[in-house]
Amino acid sequence: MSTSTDWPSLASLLARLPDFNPDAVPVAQARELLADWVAPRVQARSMLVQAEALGRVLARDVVARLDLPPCDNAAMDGYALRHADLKPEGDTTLPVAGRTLAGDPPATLPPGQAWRIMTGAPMPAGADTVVMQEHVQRRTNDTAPHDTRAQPDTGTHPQETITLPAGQKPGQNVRRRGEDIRTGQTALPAGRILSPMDLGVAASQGIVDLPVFGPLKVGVFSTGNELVQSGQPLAAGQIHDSNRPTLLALARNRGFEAIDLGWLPDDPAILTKALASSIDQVDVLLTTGGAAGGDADLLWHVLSQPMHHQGMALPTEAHAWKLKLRPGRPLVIGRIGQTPVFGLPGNPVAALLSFLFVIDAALQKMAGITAPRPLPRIRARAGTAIRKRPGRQELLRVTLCYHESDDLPVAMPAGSQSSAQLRSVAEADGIAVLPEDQGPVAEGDRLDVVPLHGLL
Ligand SMILES: Nc1nc2c(c(=O)[nH]1)N[C@H]1C(S)=C(S)[C@@H](COP(=O)(O)OP(=O)(O)OC[C@H]3O[C@@H](n4cnc5c(N)ncnc54)[C@H](O)[C@@H]3O)O[C@H]1N2
Ligand code: MOO
Repeated sequence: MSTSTDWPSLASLLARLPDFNPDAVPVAQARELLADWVAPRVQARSMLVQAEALGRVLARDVVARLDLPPCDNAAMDGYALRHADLKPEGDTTLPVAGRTLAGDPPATLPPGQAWRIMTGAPMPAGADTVVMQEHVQRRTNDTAPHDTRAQPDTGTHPQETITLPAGQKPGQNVRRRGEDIRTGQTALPAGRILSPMDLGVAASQGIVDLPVFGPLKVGVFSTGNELVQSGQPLAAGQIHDSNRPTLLALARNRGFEAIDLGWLPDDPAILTKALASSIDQVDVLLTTGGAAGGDADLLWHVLSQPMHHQGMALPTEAHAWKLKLRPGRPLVIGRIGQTPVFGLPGNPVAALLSFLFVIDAALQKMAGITAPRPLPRIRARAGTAIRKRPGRQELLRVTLCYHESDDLPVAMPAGSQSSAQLRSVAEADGIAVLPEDQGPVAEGDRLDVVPLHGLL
């Protein structure tokens, strides 16, 4: 948890935007404002061996301590030679003076000769070019030329000669020292989510331990008198709480530490006490429900009042926004002390999509990620006409069909688009993003789709 006290209020950020309208916030503006507002909250607290660092955020630059490759070496199995020894026209025949395998120390090439060399083996001193074995004719002890691909190499080369045609390029098939990574260069910049490729880069530098940030602690509350934990029986008017498990799984899936803070009734005193006392355990608080301003929607009111915890006054801040987004219109943003609070809408699809499309960039920044990854997008064609009015961004659940005859996958709306119905998201392949200024979509129009598989 941060101990910083200089974190600005969201109100101070908004004060710089005279045209900001909390009742009609464009999605991109909401996402950027929230990401601007929050500060990184994680500390570099562990050195992890590579295998455990996958998916964690790199806390410091990894600076190369080795040139890669460490020496000039062959990119192909064949023969190393001096390009200057080749005739400009016609064939050149050169005796083969020796052989270097990958892992051998570098040899020295005598003038006017060639050197058998394998991929990855260090270039002999004096050689500057490698000719692939497929492009030479080999002769041993005056026997007929043989096909080098067909015959295993015995390692001894009595009076071996090679003949090769003109037209070889100087320096061909040679990997230069440091051409991949140079000593002193930033091999991996801080603030990235470590991928399998990054772990390979670190390993290639001989690095075992990587400095990573501790995971962002994301606490999740659900609110609403109607909710019952799954596993418990339902009374009339009650439903099972599906948002908390969904959001906890989403947070975990994004690499955060998901902290289940349980359920809260629509009771201001209980909400206040629970929210205030939770901030010791988390870096950021998510709640669902009570964001839209109905009679039992208390979150904004609760966050507008000063709070106390363990005898300490905690400054609070509360904003209620309506986004130009469907689903996902209402959003409460607040803070308790130094902890940001994101009050996501209660409708299950709205809660899920608000997480992904609105607050994810802010969470990534808090987690120490310097260049938040945008959601992946693919192009598709609308498989049917879609009703849409300009004025708000719509997120449409779609299935994708791939037909050989089509240049792009075809997107069809997947079942109900109601923000209360989670099952159609579970069935969807992706979320089509219909931009704010978009009008009706005609069949065959291009659509941007965020694929869900692999993301969730
Ligand atoms: N007069 C208005 N009514 C509504 C508006 C509005 O702007 N003016 N916005 C609508 C939109 S859009 C949404 S989204 C919802 C969001 O409302 P709240 O965030 O206040 O959420 P609740 O009212 O508490 O619940 C809405 C809905 O979701 C169900 N729910 C809540 N929590 C859970 C949970 N953990 N698991 C499963 N389902 C949950 C709840 O039972 C309600 O059915 O407001 C619209 N109304
Ligand atoms: O935004 Mo509400 O998000 O439609 O369901």
